[in-house]
Amino acid sequence: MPKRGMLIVLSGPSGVGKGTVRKEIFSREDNTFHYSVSMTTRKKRPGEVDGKDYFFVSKEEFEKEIENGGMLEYAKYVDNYYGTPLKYVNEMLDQGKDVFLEIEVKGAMQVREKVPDGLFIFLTPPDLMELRQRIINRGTDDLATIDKRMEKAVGEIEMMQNYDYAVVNDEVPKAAEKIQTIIRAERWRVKRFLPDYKKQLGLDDDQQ
Ligand SMILES: Nc1nc2c(ncn2[C@@H]2O[C@H](COP(=O)(O)OP(=O)(O)O)[C@@H](O)[C@H]2O)c(=O)[nH]1
Ligand SMILES: Nc1ncnc2c1ncn2[C@@H]1O[C@H](COP(=O)(O)OP(=O)(O)O)[C@@H](O)[C@H]1O
Repeated sequence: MPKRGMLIVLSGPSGVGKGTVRKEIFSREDNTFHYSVSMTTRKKRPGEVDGKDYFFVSKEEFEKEIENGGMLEYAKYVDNYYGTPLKYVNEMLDQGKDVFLEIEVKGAMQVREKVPDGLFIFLTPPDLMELRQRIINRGTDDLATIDKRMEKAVGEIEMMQNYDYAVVNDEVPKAAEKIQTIIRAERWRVKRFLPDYKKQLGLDDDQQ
């Protein structure tokens, strides 16, 4: 059986640039990660593709998935559900592939409970005014929603301490580079040290 893949979780406040940085990482030729497409009840934005950006479903369909135990994690965010379908993540990890999640902080903490050996990276804005400006520039929210997102952002940024790493999204290529470096370093660390620990603990590969 192949070694289980690594689960990488990129999180942070809405509007910080998670989607932008993730797309930058995935556009690079050397990308080997598998993106887990989330499920949501929010409306499709112009240009978004069902099954690529999100699986767009109704509230009833989403709640049925939750009931059936089909979600690795989920959260209600500004009146909509967002969640990670469990099946794809498990299948990829079992095949030894590295899976990349881009999710908000409540969901990330649920994943932390379930997959403690995942790699948790927090993307943070240079400052709050810049975050507000980015949400305004994106042009997808009215002023009331922007205020709701900003209120939430303060609490979300406090969650930074629960992550393995924090990366400032000042410039997109730089932030993408830092995240790739962290993942490479973590991979190397696990590859380099895990066999030693296993030997010391008298475990063979299959027992871990
Ligand atoms: N918990 C959780 N959050 C998600 C998931 N997919 C997306 N999100 C987050 O939900 C929030 C709102 O997403 P969205 O409406 O697409 O806005 P955007 O990501 O800010 O463009 C963002 O912080 C997303 O990262 C998911 O599967 N689970
Ligand atoms: N480093 C950056 N500098 C300036 N603008 C950025 C940067 N990263 C992202 N943005 C812009 O900020 C807005 C929010 O980015 P997005 O990726 O949708 O955030 P998130 O997925 O975290 O909600 C978008 O308009 C995006 O183009």
